[in-house]
Amino acid sequence: MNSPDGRLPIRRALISVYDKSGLEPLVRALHEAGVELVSTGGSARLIAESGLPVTKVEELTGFPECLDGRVKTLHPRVHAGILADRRLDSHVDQLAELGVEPFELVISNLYPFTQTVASGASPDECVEQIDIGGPSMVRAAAKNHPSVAIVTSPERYDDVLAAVTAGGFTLAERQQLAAEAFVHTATYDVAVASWMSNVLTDTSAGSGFPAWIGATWERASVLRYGENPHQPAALYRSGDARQGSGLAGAEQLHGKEMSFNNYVDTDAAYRAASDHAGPAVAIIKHANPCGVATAESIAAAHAKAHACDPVSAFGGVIAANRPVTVEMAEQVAGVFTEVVVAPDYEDGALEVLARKKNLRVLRAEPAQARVETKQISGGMLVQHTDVLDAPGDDPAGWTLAAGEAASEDLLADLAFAWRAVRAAKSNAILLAQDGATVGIGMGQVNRVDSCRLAVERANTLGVEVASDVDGAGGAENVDGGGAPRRSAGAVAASDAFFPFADGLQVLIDAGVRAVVQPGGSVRDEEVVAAANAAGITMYFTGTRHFFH
Ligand SMILES: NC(=O)c1ncn([C@@H]2O[C@H](COP(=O)(O)O)[C@@H](O)[C@H]2O)c1NC=O
Repeated sequence: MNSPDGRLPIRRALISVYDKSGLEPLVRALHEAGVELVSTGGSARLIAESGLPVTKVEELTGFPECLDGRVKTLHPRVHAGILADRRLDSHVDQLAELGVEPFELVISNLYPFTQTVASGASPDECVEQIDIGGPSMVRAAAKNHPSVAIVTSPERYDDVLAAVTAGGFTLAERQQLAAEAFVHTATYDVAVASWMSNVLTDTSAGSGFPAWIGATWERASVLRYGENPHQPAALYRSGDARQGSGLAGAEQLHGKEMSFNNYVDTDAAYRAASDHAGPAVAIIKHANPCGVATAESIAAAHAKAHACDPVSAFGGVIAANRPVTVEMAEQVAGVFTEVVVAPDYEDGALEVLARKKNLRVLRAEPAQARVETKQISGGMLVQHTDVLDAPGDDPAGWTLAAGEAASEDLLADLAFAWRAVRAAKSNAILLAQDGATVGIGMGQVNRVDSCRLAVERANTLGVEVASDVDGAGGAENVDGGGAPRRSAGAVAASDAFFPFADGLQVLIDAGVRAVVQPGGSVRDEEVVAAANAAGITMYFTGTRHFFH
């Protein structure tokens, strides 16, 4: 019955779809091609109303659809017609004995369970939308792909028509359709199982973490390579994410293809910029910030962020939490940059950025998952995503641990530094002035080295910010060599407590005038004493923001 490429002529189709889009032209064309149509309740009605002959499933089974549609196609006359392996004479003979006609094509898609849950429907309503007969048919047809083609998406209807004309789907095409069908039912079952174990019942035994986690991922693109050129890589998008949400759903407006490292850095950059309420820009290299700033305008924020460390900003990834203006675009265009990401681009800004042939320009909607995972060998760690909403993330919740209470301006700088420090990999020490980072020490295996690094970077890398940039502090302390000595008068934030006074002492010696840190070390007393001895202000937040 099969041609050399496995084509199997389509003579009889079973149609049972919830999503009826595109169905009418499809069934009309199938009928015109001589295909017999067998169908369930609503689908059969649509076919009949289109003036086409259709056999209702209940006529086939001799059994009425019943229990509010819970039983329609769950019948041996349907399933034998789907599951008979036509390569086996014994199956063909049995069908003949039983008087069952086989199907060469099954078209089915399932009840909208996910959409029903999302609508806030009651548990009973959600349960009613768990399709039983549909997945049974889909799985049966997919299993029996040597003899049946299974179609689960209206996007495939054109292919169906092409196949009918060509004498049926080839075996390779039926295999591909079968794989799609199992993805369709697997995705569906993950949604049902997740809802059952998280919402309908609590399998977490009070831990907040369900006994089982299911997830589905769809390949969005194959990347040129991974972290290094010898590592093949691809980007997958969360199967349940809204289209366009988050970085994986970003729209690329210009530039070269995104690389693996571009994605990693852009994710870090967008997170860092999104941590601030006012206009903010973060510049990232190797997933660490080399400048973060807030200002009255996004262009000013960019200028201040860039001034933190122009050396490292070369080849960086820039994220803005506001639409990019022409002014900011002109600034960016003057510096070699890998990626710019923002929620939008004002008129003319994109054109300015597009002058740079290779610069990747993304429009993305920030989206933070409620939980985050980290793969380890043989498993994964799951945690609630670190967000900046603890009482200790608001200066109103801080405790004055040493020195005088900060003035309004100083407190604002400390608050900025506290929000910015979690963008740097631990151990992180961040120096800031006037809403901009001036020195960042990150990723060191002890805190005292992070302090040294922050100070050294503050005093060797910076440039003066043009005086027309609003709110920028300029450089009051300039070494003979020309680099502003920006540690003097800066504030500092530490992502976790100082285990000893030594790190703090490095900051004190560099002229830092106020510090914010979680507190909670067994040697807090020593650390507080050092702050008091130096006459600097120190606040405890009681909250830590490690970032690894
Ligand atoms: N119960 C059954 O035997 C059954 N058979 C097919 N369905 C589903 O019924 C829907 C189509 O129904 P209708 O043609 O009546 O609009 C499809 O989503 C199909 O997956 C069923 N419904 C639920 O399980």
